[in-house]
Amino acid sequence: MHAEVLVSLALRQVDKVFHYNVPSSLAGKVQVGSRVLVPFGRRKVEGYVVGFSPAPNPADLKDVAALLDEGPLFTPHQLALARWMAAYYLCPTVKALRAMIWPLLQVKGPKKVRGLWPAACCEAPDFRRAPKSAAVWQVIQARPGLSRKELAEAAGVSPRVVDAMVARGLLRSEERIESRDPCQDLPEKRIKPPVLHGEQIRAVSKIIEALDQKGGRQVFLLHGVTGSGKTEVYLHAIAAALARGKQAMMLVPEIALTPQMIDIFRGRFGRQVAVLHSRLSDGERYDEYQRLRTGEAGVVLGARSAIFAPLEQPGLIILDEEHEPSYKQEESPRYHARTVALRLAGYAGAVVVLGSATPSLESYCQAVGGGAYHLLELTRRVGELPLPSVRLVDLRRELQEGNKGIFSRDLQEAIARRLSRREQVILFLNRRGYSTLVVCRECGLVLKCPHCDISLTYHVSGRLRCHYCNYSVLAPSLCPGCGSRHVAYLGMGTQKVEQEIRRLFPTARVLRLDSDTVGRRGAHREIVDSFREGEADILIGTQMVAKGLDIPGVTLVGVINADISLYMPDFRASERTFQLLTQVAGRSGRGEQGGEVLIQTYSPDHYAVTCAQNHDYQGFYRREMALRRTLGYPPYTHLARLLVTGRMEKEVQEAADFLAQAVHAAGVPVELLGPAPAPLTRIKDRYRWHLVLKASAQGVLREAATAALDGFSGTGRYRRVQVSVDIAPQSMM
Ligand SMILES: Nc1ncnc2c1ncn2[C@@H]1O[C@H](COP(=O)(O)OP(=O)(O)OP(=O)(O)O)[C@@H](O)[C@H]1O
Ligand SMILES: [Zn+2]
Ligand SMILES: [Zn+2]
Repeated sequence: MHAEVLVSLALRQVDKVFHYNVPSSLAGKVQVGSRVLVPFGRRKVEGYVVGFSPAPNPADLKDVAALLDEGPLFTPHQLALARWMAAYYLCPTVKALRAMIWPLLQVKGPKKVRGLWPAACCEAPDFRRAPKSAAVWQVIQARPGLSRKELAEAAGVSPRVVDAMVARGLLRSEERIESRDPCQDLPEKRIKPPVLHGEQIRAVSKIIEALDQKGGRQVFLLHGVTGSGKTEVYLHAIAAALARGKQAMMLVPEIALTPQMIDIFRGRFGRQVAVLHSRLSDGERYDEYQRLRTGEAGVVLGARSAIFAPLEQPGLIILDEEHEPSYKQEESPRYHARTVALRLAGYAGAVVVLGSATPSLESYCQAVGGGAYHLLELTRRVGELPLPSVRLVDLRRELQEGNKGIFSRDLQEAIARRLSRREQVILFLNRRGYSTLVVCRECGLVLKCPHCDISLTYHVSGRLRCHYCNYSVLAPSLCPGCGSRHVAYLGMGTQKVEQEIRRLFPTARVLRLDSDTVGRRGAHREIVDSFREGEADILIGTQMVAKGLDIPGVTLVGVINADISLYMPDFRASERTFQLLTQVAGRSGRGEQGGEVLIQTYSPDHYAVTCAQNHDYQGFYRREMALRRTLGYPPYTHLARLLVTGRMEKEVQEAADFLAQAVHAAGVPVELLGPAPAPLTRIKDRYRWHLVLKASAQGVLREAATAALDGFSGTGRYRRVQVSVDIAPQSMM
């Protein structure tokens, strides 16, 4: 038998298995999942062993040059998943595979430290004359495995006392793997679960029933209004899975993976939880992977890429806020964690729970009208609390009546009332910075990023910043175009809201939560904890305040401008707006005093706004589905997007035209939109054009896209242009 190897060159042309001989020195050590070094052409490259089979012409085979790790790096489920991803998302298999195992590749090996153990003496040594040694002895009995330093510290003695005991043979020293526990600094308080309410019990028991059934995958959509206690349903389901010897995955959007969320999980499951998030160091992530691989941890809590965590026996996969766009990875491999989760559950025969107060249309339509998912509903808030009442404020009227400020009179009054009653307020604006448009009043010049076709945002630091590439420059006092002094700062961000609030309510205590204030590790936790403890009256923020916050003192949520997301050039703009408004409104009235929401908008008649006002998910669903059907958009059709980028606009346009012709030539039933410049026409000095393919079946779409890509790599004409393919795109920008 010969080893089948995928070489780690992320090129479509070499995305197939190559056979290699396993030399006798490596026989038995090279297994499926091994990372090896193999000769390829004139060099040696890394590769992954994916199977064994007899090669067609064994005489020409080369030897595997080296084995790079002790054990295998991926499981059979992961390999199957990578192969499926390659076929589905049209990416090289190794790229998918590396997305799964990269945490294992970052670190050379586990960091080892010397740990100390009590020597196996036949009787307890006599320490009556040596109180220091006695202290050390007592500590090491209780906590074997401590390092020399840790032990000395814990016993309150000099490390030399420990050395002396090692020399006398009372302690023995051995190597152990040092574990970098990312949660070390967090308190691990065990929290007792509350008694479930009726709708929660029904949901949990349905999930448990499915866990107990043998056989294939089952999918639940948990549609629960904000504050209905979905998290508690997840926690009970996970406990049930663990009790049945199964492992569980809990995915949340990165933005919701807050210290508070981690506390809840650690409070319930302790060391059984492995946490994966983007702020971990490589070493910490490696350690969490190891704890999952060895089975020490049975639950993984993480963002999008945690779907690739190495579980032997995934029995339950949960996606909270399943509608969140951040589940889609916007670089290759451009996968959607929900799609991958459904596939993985198919291999593993696992139960999937998709949860949201505002499910995606894609998921909801599978859960109603004979679809493949089971619908579970939580229709009421915990403790019979009512949903908050929502008022719309028409900003057009406000302007007519002479108010040019950020805050309508209604919103100002509502804030003042909360302050006088010592209740709390959340203000939401989905834009950070101070002003989002800097423009010359004389010549009309808009200050843009020199690398992107994006207007620069002014920050209170006095700098202009590009929110796409992070370019920054000192704000000029004169217009760089005409030298005029009349440079206007228009469009507002959270910093301006903060400044205005401080001006209008000088005694209010104000906090701001956006990516500019949470840069430092631990800052997010401090801000939210401080607000929760009542140390501030008003919390201003972007999306970060819209998700998951459960703060009973909040009785008013103000949306500064609902229209920002409504008129984006994207067919999901209404859906996104409805979701955002519903989610942020849901932060109000989670305590005894009830709550209110004020939404400021120039479009008070738009159904995305009125349905959010009326907590009317079904109404929104019907309106939006009718529209999607008419326009032929998902979930009624399938989309793929080919994005063409390069430094020369002409080349980019020509390449896009070439791709369009290749799609036509493929002769399959797809509709082609474009080629056209993408809404973001230039980012980081690269021009961007796109083509959108639409079809009634996923397979046809891939066929057309493959034909176009093959044609493109065949010509060799546009070497400086890059094409990327996005199957089921979430962003059309
Ligand atoms: N059965 C219960 N009894 C008492 N309190 C509960 C119960 N279930 C949940 N809770 C509490 O109710 C609050 C709201 O629950 P949770 O945050 O899970 O709601 P949610 O459905 O996830 O809402 P959202 O979608 O707005 O995030 C939490 O403080 C939670 O601890
Ligand atoms: Zn000017
Ligand atoms: Zn830029």
